[in-house]
Amino acid sequence: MKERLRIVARKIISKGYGALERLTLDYRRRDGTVQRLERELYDTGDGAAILLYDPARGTVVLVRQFRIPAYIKEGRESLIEVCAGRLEGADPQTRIVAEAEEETGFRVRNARRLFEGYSSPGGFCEKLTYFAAEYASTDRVGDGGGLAHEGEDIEVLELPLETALAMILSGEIVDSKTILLLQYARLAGLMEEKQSAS
Ligand SMILES: Nc1nc2c(ncn2[C@@H]2O[C@H](COP(=O)(O)OP(=O)(O)O[C@H]3O[C@H](CO)[C@@H](O)[C@H](O)[C@@H]3O)[C@@H](O)[C@H]2O)c(=O)[nH]1
Ligand SMILES: [Mg+2]
Repeated sequence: MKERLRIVARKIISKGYGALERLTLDYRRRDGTVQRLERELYDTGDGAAILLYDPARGTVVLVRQFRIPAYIKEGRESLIEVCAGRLEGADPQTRIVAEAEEETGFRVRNARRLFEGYSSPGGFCEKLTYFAAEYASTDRVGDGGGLAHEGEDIEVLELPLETALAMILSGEIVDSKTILLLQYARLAGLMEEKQSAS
């Protein structure tokens, strides 16, 4: 076998909100031997996430909502996250601006694309595009909260970045995309932009 990977069979074993597929593949190992593998793949589409931050006040906007895996696994009644959503066919920039207003009530003017990342590449297809945007309290045009008819019931939180970072260490924030963006904010010095520019 010359190629690294040959798909032998693909079978959709469940199709609902997402699609669960079982693949049979021949994989050429680095030593040249070919190994037959079975792999499952869950696809719910790609998504986008955004950190809203206010350098003037040192705050970030986060959302709190019910997430079934965290409830089933640990009894957590809610997770604290950055605003995020599934693309549903739209481009990441357009979708995240709409999502930010739906979930947080803040109108986003300049969403900066930062990078992309696979959420959990062992078996999940999802790739997220990450964004950051400055906001000010005057950018609030609604209450947010998400779409009730989709079952969303989202509480909007505004916290100092320092408090949010401490909540990672205390275990109150356990969502990976949120940890990643909060740490990015610290590493990139997002809160220092205004002060050093003036
Ligand atoms: N019918 C149905 N609806 C669902 C299901 N799972 C979620 N939903 C509803 O669909 C909504 C989709 O809302 P979005 O804001 O578009 O997505 P999200 O759930 O916030 O997802 C974001 O965060 C996820 C967790 O990190 C990411 O996986 C996802 O890509 C995205 O970034 C959810 O809030 C929920 O109400 C399901 O299995 N069935
Ligand atoms: Mg969402």
